[in-house]
Amino acid sequence: MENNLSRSGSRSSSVCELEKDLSDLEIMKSRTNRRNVMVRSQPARKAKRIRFFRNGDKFYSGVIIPVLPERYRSFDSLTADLTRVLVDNVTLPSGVRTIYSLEGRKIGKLDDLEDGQSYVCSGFGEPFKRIDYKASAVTPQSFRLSGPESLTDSASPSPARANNRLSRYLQTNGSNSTGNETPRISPAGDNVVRPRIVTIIRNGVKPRKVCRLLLNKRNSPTLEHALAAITECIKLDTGCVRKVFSQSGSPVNALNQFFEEEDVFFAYGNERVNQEDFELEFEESKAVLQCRKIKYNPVTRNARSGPKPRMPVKASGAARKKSEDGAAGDGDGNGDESALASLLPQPLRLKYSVGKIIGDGNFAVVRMCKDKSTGKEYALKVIDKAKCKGKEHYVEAEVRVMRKLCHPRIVSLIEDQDSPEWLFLIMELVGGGDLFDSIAAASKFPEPQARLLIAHLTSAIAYLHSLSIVHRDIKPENLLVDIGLDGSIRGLKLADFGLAVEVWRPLHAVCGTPTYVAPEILLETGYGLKIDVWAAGVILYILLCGFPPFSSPDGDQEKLFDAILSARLEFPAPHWERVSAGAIDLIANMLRPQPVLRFDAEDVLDHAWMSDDYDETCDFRTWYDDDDSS
Ligand SMILES: Nc1ncnc2c1ncn2[C@@H]1O[C@H](COP(=O)(O)OP(=O)(O)OP(=O)(O)O)[C@@H](O)[C@H]1O
Repeated sequence: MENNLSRSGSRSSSVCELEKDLSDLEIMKSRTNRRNVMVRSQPARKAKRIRFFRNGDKFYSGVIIPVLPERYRSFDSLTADLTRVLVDNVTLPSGVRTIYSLEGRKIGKLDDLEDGQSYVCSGFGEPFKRIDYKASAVTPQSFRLSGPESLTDSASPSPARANNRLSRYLQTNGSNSTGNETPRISPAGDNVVRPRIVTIIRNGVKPRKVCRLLLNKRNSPTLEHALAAITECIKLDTGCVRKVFSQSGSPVNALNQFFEEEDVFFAYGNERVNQEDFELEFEESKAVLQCRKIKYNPVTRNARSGPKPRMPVKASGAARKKSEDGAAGDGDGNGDESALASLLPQPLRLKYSVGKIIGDGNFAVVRMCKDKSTGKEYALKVIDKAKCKGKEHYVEAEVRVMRKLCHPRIVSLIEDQDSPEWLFLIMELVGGGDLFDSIAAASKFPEPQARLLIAHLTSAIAYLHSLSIVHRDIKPENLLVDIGLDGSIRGLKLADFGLAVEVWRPLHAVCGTPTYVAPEILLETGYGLKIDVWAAGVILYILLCGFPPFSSPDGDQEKLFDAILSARLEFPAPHWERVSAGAIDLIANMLRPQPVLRFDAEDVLDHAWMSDDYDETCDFRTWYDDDDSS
């Protein structure tokens, strides 16, 4: 047994050989010690890389999907996944019902699929159509922009074409090229640069990071600048971006190549370029498609018919109603402070005088209070323990989390005390009400104002996430605003940590507020920190147009959840006509359905639109002109 172990560890065996060694080992172990077998981890199995075509579609170059038993436990789960990816690209109304080999043999189980082979997906009741599917896989991409298929083609590159170009590159540069040779710098011709969003795939382990980047005259006056912008966008582990290839395999050595037909690029540091790099994995294809969908779908002027969606209704102050017969608050927001003061634990009663109600939620009433010795005002949150029955752990977590936090964009906890019935939190007072009311008053915000608010919110989220804390209830009602003397919003602070927890492993509790809930929470597949970025993306969308990205016309929650899960992000005219491409790009990256591809808080802060000198007036018009022509 030891021999087996050292053998497989010391030689450079293929994955198959290693698997065999390990399965031999497993059998031997299972004979001697069942418990050991239970705890031994499974050997990593290699994915079968399979290309799937659409039955009878000679223009669709197919999609490559890595098929792993861990990913697909049944044949049906594979067809369901294929349906999801294919319906975006080809006409397939009934979804994938049957899979055939290229010769027309029906495939009935996952084991029948062979690594490196191609198969054909057909819909309900469709007979197999015998055409030269592989010819479509090597069709040059020049027909790309002619219709919906264009999405497909760019998501699944033409490997043959890429390989030819790449071979030429490798012959010229040597296959062991370190890539240190920086591409020739060509100055921008006067008309070369126009605002354009490109998709950048960062070289690395698949599935690779897929980013979108807005190139314009500001960040890309020369090829050198464009490479610097790409470096900044993708954060290459190995330093600067030194080589960029288009999806068809052409090395990018002139600035104009970023502004021509192709808009998907692969970025490298000093690493070697391999032909397989130009094949996209399933997740990567989906991400690229998502980028394109966002680019092409949303910004048509008449994208959505019907009435403008409305903002959700603010959660009613349940606590306020309770206050009519309790001491925590009262119906008109004033009075009965003395009744509450008598409930305060003595140390608080001696130190603070209690004032009027300034807010309420489902579990608490919040009042003004004043430090008697300094005259400084604070917010006193009175949590009704009776309302938290069965959820005491949330209340404990709220206090525990708040005690840890110290950030200028997070409401700070000054002190806390509890009694058998109530929990009292003395907090920093933020005097301008909450963002929900500001949105209701303003309807929507100019971009610089939205940028400031999102910068404050995201820096609070980035701080929380650096401590592995997820807030889980980011929404306008929980963002308290600072109002200047002229009535303008000067900034915001994140409040209400009632659902916040530390994340050490994927969370599964379904919680939050429907309009802001991320798809992975609804899918119940486990979620983490990125749900806060999703919620912030929803808020940014609302700030810029006055209504949420996902809603249900009749207020039906199931339909709202369906809309969130469908991930169809739209930026309908006329509401989005005058919003910059950069803002749209940022929202699209914050609202990516796949958490792994979604921006994290730091990515948001690093986005070009977030910079103070971002000029939103320079790019929105061209963006629309682009889209109209496509
Ligand atoms: N520090 C503060 N300064 C000023 N106003 C505050 C402060 N904290 C809370 N508020 C106001 O009180 C309201 C309710 O507070 P909070 O959201 O913390 O209560 P909750 O019962 O925990 O809410 P939820 O129902 O969302 O759980 C807020 O929407 C806000 O208007």
